[in-house]
Amino acid sequence: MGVASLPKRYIKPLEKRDKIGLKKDHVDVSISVIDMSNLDEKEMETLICNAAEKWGFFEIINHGIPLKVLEDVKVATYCQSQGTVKLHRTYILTLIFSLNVKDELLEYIKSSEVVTKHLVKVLMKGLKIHEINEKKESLLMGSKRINLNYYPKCPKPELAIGVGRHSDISKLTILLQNDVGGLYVRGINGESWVHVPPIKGALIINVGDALQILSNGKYKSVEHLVVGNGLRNRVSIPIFVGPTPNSIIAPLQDMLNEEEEHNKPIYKEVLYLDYVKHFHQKAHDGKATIEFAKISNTN
Ligand SMILES: O=C(O)CCC(=O)C(=O)O
Ligand SMILES: [Fe+2]
Repeated sequence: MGVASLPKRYIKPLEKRDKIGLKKDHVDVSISVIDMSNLDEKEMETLICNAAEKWGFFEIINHGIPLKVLEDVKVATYCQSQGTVKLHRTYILTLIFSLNVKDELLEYIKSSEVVTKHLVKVLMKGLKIHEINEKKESLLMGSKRINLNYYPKCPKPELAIGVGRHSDISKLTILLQNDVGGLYVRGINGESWVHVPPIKGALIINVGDALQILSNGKYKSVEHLVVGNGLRNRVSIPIFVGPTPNSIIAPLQDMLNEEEEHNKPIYKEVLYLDYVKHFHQKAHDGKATIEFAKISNTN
C-alpha cells in the first residue's frame, strides 16, 4: 500500500502543521532508556519515577518479554495490513482486531502482564502508595485496549495528517514500534519535538491523562505525534492500560495525605467513561482534554 502522490484529502491544513525537526538546535536531549535487568530495585524506581515526572515518556529494555513475541506481533500486524485497502482520513490504518493476528496478540498481551504490573507498582511507590488492593488494581489497570497501527510509506509525510498532537487518555501506554521511527514527544522546554528512536526489543512507556489526574499532576502525560515515512511502512502497537470505564478518577486520596506539595487536589472526580467520551468528541488537540478534569478555581 502507499500512493505515488498524496491525495488532497490527506493533506493537513497549513496552520495545523507542526515544525518537526526544523529547529535542530532544540532537539538536543532524548528520553531515558532504562535497562530493567541491570539495576537494583531502588535505582530502577528512581529512574522510572523521574522519567514519568519529567518527560512522561521512557523506553525500557530487557523487560522480560521475549524478542520473538514482539517480532511476531509486528509481523502479524504488517501482514494483516496488506489485505486492507482503505486508509483513514489521516493516512493511517488502525486495524480491527482480526482472527489472523489473534494468537500473536494474545501472546503479547499475556507476556506484557508482568512488566505492566511492575511498572504500576513502581510508579505507585513513587507516590508513597505501597499497597495495591483489588479496588486500586481495577482503577489502575482494570482495562486494556490494543491498537494495531499501520502507516504506509507516504510521498509527502510532512504534509500528511498522520497522528496529530495529543496525549493518551489511558493510565499507562505500552508501545511497540518497528524500526522505521517517526514518533515525536514534546520536549521538556515545551517547544521542541524529540524523536523516540526505535531500539530493537525496546518498549516505549508513556504516562496517560488518567495517571496525571490520579497523581495530581506529579506524573505528566505528554503530547506526542507521529510523522509518516517517505520510504518505508511503519507499524506500531500500543496497549492502553487504564481504569475500568465505570471508575471514578481523581487524585489518589492516600497520596494527598502523604505528599506535602501535592496536598491540594487540582483535578476533580470524573467518571472515566465521561472522560473517554469527551476525548472522542473532538479531533486530536494537544493537551486540551485534561482541562475537562481540572478544578477551575484552585484558590
Ligand atoms: O504510532 C505511534 O507510535 C503512536 C500512536 C499513538 O500515539 C496512539 O495510538 O495514541
Ligand atoms: Fe498516543
